[in-house]
Amino acid sequence: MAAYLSRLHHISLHVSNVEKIANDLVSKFKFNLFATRMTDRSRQLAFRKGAAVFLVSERPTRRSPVGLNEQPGSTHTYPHVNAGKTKRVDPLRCLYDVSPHYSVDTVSNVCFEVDNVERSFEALRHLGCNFLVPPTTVQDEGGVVTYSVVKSIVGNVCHTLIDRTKYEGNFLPGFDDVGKDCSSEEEDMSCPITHFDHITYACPRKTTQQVMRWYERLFGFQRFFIDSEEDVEEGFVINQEGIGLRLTAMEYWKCSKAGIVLPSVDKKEPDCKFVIAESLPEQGTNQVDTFLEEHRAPGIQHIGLYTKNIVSTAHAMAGAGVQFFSPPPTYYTKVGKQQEIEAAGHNPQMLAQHGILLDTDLYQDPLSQKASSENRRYLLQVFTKPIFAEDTFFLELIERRGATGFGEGNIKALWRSVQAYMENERGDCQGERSPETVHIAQY
Ligand SMILES: O=C(O)C(=O)Cc1ccc(O)cc1
Ligand SMILES: [Fe+2]
Repeated sequence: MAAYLSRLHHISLHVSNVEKIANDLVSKFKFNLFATRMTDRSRQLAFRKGAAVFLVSERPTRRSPVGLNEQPGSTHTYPHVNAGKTKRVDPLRCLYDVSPHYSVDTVSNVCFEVDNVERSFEALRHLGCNFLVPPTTVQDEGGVVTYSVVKSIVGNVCHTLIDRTKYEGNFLPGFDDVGKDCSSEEEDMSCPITHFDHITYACPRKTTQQVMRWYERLFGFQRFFIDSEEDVEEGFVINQEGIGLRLTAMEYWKCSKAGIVLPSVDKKEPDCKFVIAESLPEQGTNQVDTFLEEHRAPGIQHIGLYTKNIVSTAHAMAGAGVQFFSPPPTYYTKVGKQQEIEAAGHNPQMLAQHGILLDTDLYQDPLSQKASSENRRYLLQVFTKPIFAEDTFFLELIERRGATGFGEGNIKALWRSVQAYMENERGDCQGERSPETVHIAQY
């Protein structure tokens, strides 16, 4: 039996320069720092915007001492941590995660809440899962939390499974609250990000099926068809001039919080979707392969932040220094695009200013035959430029007006806008990069 997930709790970033990312998250992306854990061996900071929570942990570098997670035989005592009958962990290094010795900045843990960590652990172990941290209890004055860390089959991605139903604190035991959550009303109005919409993995060719089966078998994920014509085995394939991409998506459902929900309102609600991106052969250098090279393993390529107003969010972020990818200017002047944007109630110039893309999904209501405006659904998206030093991880803003999937037009335009940037960057850098800085694929 699969271990069903209650909901996404947070996503972990492991970075060498915590100050830089902390600054960017607060001043550019308008997240609020709300909890910290500072020890002499580790710094972990939690940021929130709506229900979207990032936990930023300092990544051990060559100069810093080796993490004990990777050193069997060493144990540490910590008054609040009880690894109990199970194995050693190093609570001093990185709580609620493993502290990877990773050579580049990375987003490598998607933490889910579950009902019962022990039960999930047993079920997953039975299915052959590899655990990096066995069920471990942590407590402070706010209560008790149990967690465990499982390794996924996607590169360095791990999943922390956590039960915080017996915890009343702001974040997690071991973390100190930082002031109060202090986003101003004005900021929430101009930047209404509410949650994580989707997580996109970059994977090597021909691995999608394996990844999908893993998530289906272990966590009960289900296939989400991106396109009505999509082939079950092949996924959604775009193979044309300049684009060679295979996308496959999965979803799971949030469970209601235990104990407070009546059966009548206990309706299934999808949580964050997972998208798997593979490049197709013979399309030359592309963003998926570049991620695999520079990240040195498959992993999380981007995260979609859901916003209720993409225009004001992009505007506020751009004003604070966020750089977005833009499609070619002809995108907004193509025959029909202007009308399409206006029909959606937007101004083409405003979208063009920050490179926001719009897709229309002509949804055919089974009860109605006419393609009237009532059954037009829209999807608006924009990608930021990579946020680490390498061309790896980036963020996306996404606003859904009825559309639940990913539009073909947007996917093509997003792909092309990233391609154009990479080709330019590559052109600009020709001859500048010394041979030592050329990354070699090691996956
Ligand atoms: O459309 C989206 O938001 C996706 O997540 C699809 C996607 C995935 C990977 C790319 O390099 C470009 C587009
Ligand atoms: Fe996306």
